Amino acid sequence: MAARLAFDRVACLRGDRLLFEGLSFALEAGGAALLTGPNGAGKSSLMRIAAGLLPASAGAVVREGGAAFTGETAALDPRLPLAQALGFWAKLDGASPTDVDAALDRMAIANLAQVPVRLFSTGQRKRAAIARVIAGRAAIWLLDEPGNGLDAASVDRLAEAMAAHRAAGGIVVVATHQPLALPGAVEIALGMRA
Ligand SMILES: Nc1ncnc2c1ncn2[C@@H]1O[C@H](COP(=O)(O)OP(=O)(O)OP(=O)(O)O)[C@@H](O)[C@H]1O
Repeated sequence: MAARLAFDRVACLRGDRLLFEGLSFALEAGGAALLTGPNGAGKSSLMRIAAGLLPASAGAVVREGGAAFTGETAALDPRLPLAQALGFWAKLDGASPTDVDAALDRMAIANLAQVPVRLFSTGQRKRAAIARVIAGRAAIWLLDEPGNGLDAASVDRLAEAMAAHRAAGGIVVVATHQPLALPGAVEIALGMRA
């Protein structure tokens, strides 16, 4: 899997607030970054820039390989059974039904395949959003608070999925307030600016 994500002196201005500036890092295949900082420091904004969803206010971003971003609004159709909701994205992402099945197994939600997403608990919804990223086969995973609402077994599954993705040459960027196993990750600590 060819993957690279590099920020070169990137700045992020939202409204009239400068969230960060001069931010540089480079992740190669198998690399990971752990993004920390208080609420509002700009973690989600940084991931949006990394995904190409928000332009950097200054600096340059190099992204090689597709990116998958899970934010708070993981857009799985709530009316559809999980397998169908994931299948919709799989088609767009160029993934196969086998990829979807493997992702359901990875997050241990294969038993929910025929259950409409609107009936899911918070943690099940989160696991489904992670399964969507896994199934999509993007090289760069941008995970915003992926551990939120997950039970201990699901946190372990997430850690295994991230490790397997990196072992296959993928890149993982995680924003989190909770400890998550991400060995050898670059730490990017964003602070609050006046
Ligand atoms: N569209 C927007 N226009 C202007 N300001 C915005 C916009 N979206 C977010 N912001 C502001 O940018 C700041 C950073 O938000 P962001 O979501 O990146 O923070 P975060 O570090 O991910 O926070 P949290 O830990 O709460 O998830 C916040 O002050 C937020 O209000």
